[in-house]
Amino acid sequence: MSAAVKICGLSEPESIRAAAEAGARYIGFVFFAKSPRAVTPERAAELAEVVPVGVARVGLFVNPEDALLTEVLAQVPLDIIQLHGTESPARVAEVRALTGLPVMKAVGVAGREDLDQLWDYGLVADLLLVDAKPAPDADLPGGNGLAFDWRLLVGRRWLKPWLLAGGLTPDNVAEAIRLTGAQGVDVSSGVESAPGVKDLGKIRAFVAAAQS
Ligand SMILES: O=C(O)c1ccccc1N[C@@H]1O[C@H](COP(=O)(O)O)[C@@H](O)[C@H]1O
Repeated sequence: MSAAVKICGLSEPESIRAAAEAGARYIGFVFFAKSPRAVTPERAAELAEVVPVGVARVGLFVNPEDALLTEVLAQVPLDIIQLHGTESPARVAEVRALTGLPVMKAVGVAGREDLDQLWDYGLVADLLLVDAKPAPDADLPGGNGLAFDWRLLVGRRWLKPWLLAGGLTPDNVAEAIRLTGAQGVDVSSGVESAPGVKDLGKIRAFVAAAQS
């Protein structure tokens, strides 16, 4: 079975259409003000209408307060909540209960010692996202185009389905899937021409390579 693809940080209808037509299974909207890919709830509500049935609308949040989740969900029909901050397993369970939606929890990996928490999060999250751990002084906790040593994941299994992220591009995604056995992949900066500017050709090439 080919890997499920998530294209994250979409802010234009054209890039949503290109991703969906190419075969992406998840479309990500970023609700984190510091990101160059951030969208307002109003804009996300417009964009959500462009997403075809069968493609999941994922809302990306970083350590969100309940009020932000409630505000966004009052306007945007999301299917999945992505938590990309330092949310604890208990907070993941709270967000699930508050929103009534499946939660995908991102975990940053730099070394073997980071992998154990994926077991803990697998007990409470619906999906896991294995991303590169950002540098301590990074402005963003993800979306940095930073990869990690994929060999760390060889032979690893967790309790929930998982996606691989971090520095993936049309050129390296097939090898990343082959090496890790990832069930899905998530990309943001690897399909851009500049931070926050999606490149339709790169989106199509990424999905094709991931599914090859
Ligand atoms: O994309 C962002 O701007 C972003 C901001 C804050 C947290 C996560 C973010 N993106 C996620 O980061 C990973 C990897 O991105 P990249 O392909 O290395 O650029 C991916 O899961 C995005 O969903």
